[in-house]
Amino acid sequence: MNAALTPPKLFVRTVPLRDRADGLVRRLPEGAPLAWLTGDEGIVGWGEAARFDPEPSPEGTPPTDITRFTTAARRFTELLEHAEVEDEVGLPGTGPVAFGTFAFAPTSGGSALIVPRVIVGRREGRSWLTTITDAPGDHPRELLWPVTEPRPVGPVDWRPGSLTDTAWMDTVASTVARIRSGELDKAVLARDAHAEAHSPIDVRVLLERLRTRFPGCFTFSVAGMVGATPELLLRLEGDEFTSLVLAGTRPRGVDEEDDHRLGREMMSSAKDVEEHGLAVDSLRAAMEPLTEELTVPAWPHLLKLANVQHLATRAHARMSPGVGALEAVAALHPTAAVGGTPTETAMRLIAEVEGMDRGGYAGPVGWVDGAGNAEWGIALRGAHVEGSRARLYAGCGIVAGSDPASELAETESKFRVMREALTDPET
Ligand SMILES: C=C(O[C@H]1C=CC=C(C(=O)O)[C@@H]1O)C(=O)O
Repeated sequence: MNAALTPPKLFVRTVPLRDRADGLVRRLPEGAPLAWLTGDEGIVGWGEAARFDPEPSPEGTPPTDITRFTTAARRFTELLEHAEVEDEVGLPGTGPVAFGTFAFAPTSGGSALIVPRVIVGRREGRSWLTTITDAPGDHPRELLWPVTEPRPVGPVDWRPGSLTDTAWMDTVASTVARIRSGELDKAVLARDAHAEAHSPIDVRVLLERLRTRFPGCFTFSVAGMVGATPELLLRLEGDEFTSLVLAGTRPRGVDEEDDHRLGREMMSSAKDVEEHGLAVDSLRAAMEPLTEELTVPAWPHLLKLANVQHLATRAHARMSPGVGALEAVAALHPTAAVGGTPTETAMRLIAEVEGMDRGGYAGPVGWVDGAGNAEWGIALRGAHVEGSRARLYAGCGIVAGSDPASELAETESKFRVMREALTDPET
């Protein structure tokens, strides 16, 4: 899709699958799998009928620049205008679908929008197969060839990331000082870690481990970004908009009583409620101009995951007519769950102090279909996987009351998602 001035004409056909498409990951051939899964449901895809890799914007571009989103949205619209679609199922995720990942910062590379050759999906117990070809009548009804068994990862060597633990805690401390001096209210600071296996990592094995360990999260794989994020940037079904804002984290307790205590403590902590409130405010500010009837609960609830618990707020709205999914994604990114407040000051501080390029970490990841339905998460609890290497990322919201050692411990709990996915069970 990149070089061509006229987008290719695509022939898209979706048919129901009579089998239950059990084990969507089991359908995937090895190599560059595309996936968006919640437990047993979701969509997986492979091959590339069309692909668009937005160029990074030049250095010096304001951090809130949205060119990567607008060019991708335009390319997908052009592609749809030229597509011939036969859809016998008609659910969100059927017909033409583009999987996407967008870099956190406009000047970073790694953004991609990919329309696969084959998609297998499952939703509310209904399964389907979508094939996307360059010629009419080329659609085999059964395109589900046998695939190889996913390979275990094998031994992994771990290396620290860009900053040592001490240097990262110093960065948190100086950020707290800048927040207390009034320069900004909140910044989300992240760190990285490296894993190197002895042979290429089979992403399918990571997907299977992530979706079973985190059935309530969104397990994703798009252009190397792999993870299981709990944070839903937006879901669009028709004009119905939903978002799940997360900010504020505690570990899980050693037993039920301890777990409740930690949850209650977070619910009544002024520091965590403030950190969460800023993330909710950023969602409200982004979505108010684009929606009608935006409802946001006054108080967060607790979301418990296998590794941590979060303060969570679910927002609903009706999207205003004519607003596309990628337009809304561009407006929402970066929420103060991954950027900070004020947004631009926080983005500049992040670029100045983190000492690394976030790439797709904390950027939007998800899919959009030809009817405008979409699900986009924030690429958290993940890694960029390439060949035998994985670069893991984890971050935390820093506010005036943050303590560097606790924040470091929090990044370790968040790293666990991918550390465990990359670790084979003992046999
Ligand atoms: C930035 C991350 O988490 C965000 C989402 C939920 C809770 C967060 C927190 O409590 O700091 C972060 O805002 C991450 O996982 O790397």
